[in-house]
Amino acid sequence: MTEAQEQFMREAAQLALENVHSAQGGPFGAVIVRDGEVIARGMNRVTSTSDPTAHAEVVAIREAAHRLGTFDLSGCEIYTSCEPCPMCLGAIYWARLNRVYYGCTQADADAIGFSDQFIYEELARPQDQRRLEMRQLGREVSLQAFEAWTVSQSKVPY
Ligand SMILES: Nc1ccnc(=O)[nH]1
Repeated sequence: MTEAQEQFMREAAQLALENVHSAQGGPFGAVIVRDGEVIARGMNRVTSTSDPTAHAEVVAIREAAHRLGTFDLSGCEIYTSCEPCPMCLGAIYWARLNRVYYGCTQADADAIGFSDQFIYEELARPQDQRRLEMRQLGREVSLQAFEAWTVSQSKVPY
């Protein structure tokens, strides 16, 4: 770890701590860095914005993408105070961030009641053995959008 990397992680951890003190959401903070510069910050805002997806990492990704005016964050790295949950990890892949640095682990989060680990365990099970019931229906009608996309001349691929 370089001094700069440690500083970015300290900043993510500080955001997490501040968030607890200001009672704006859960104890999670994240910063997104490009070329050695912080371009976005995020704190968990789930409770204060009534948004179950407002995890620190997602908040930071939205801010970074908005600031850079692109959905493609390749060339950026995220420092997060806790190992990302599956939703955030998915968002990190979709955003094409180059690297993740994390402070606390999934197990640390689990120990204080944040059930990321449970979701990871669910994902590792076959679909029919998960707690969340999923049923397929309406494939034909849903495929119409895929067919339209395939031939679209005006789409923006990503
Ligand atoms: N890693 C995280 C877990 C839960 N909430 C967050 O904002 N971040």
